Amino acid sequence: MTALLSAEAVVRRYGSLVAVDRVDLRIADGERHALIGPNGAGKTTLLDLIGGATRVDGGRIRFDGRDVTRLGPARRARIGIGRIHQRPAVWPSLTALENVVVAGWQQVGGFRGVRSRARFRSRLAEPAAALLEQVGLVDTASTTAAHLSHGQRRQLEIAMALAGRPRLLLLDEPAAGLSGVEVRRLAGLLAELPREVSVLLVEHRLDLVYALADTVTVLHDGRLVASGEPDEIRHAPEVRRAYAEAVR
Ligand SMILES: Nc1ncnc2c1ncn2[C@@H]1O[C@H](COP(=O)(O)OP(=O)(O)OP(=O)(O)O)[C@@H](O)[C@H]1O
Repeated sequence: MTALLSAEAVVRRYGSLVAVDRVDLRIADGERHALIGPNGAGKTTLLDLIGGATRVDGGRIRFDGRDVTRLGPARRARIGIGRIHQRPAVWPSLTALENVVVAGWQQVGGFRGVRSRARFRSRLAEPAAALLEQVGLVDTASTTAAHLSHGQRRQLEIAMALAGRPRLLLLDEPAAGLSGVEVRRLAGLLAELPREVSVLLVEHRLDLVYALADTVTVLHDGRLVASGEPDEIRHAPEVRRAYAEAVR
């Protein structure tokens, strides 16, 4: 099967440190793929390389049959790579609905796409309201993002990413800083995402990872140490070793 995304032998160095060391990663259409590993393993760096926030020092990245290695993050977002950050990136002074409208703006062709009020409603405002409903924020549509809780901002950021109609959603520690109830809400929301959207999830909460992922890839010191189905990974000795070494 052809992969939606393939990273081939990608490398990223910071001085003498090799943060990502010849890592291969393939994500199929509709797949939920999790990236785990101890602190400093290179997970966020690999996500940045795939999203285009950071350039590779070696290797190649293909998305949907196209070489995107040299494209910047905005171009990659336009062709379908969406991103959720460790700290929710929302406009604090805009309402939840306005945040999603702005996030969907480019996908409908900007000014040309929404010249009349009716078109603004049908192409931007109504889909944005539907996305807020999908992420469980319908009651806070007119609340400014600054007044949302951290968990609600996380939900909002997911709605904003979906407004860009991604084929691949990169999620960087979405459960970080959430309460138990919020983590359960997030897990439900991610489980309900349509399969037209593939997911690459970086997450320390292994319960969330094992509940969602079809495939788990483990990084340690920038290198890929294992990749497979959750059950294989859970019991793989090299994975236990990587975590044990990291806490020493
Ligand atoms: N901009 C940077 N400049 C220098 N070193 C960096 C930079 N970004 C990351 N690193 C280093 O690269 C390595 C990998 O970092 P990265 O953030 O990708 O790890 P991680 O697996 O996401 O860790 P965590 O789970 O703690 O978020 C670390 O040693 C980190 O200090």
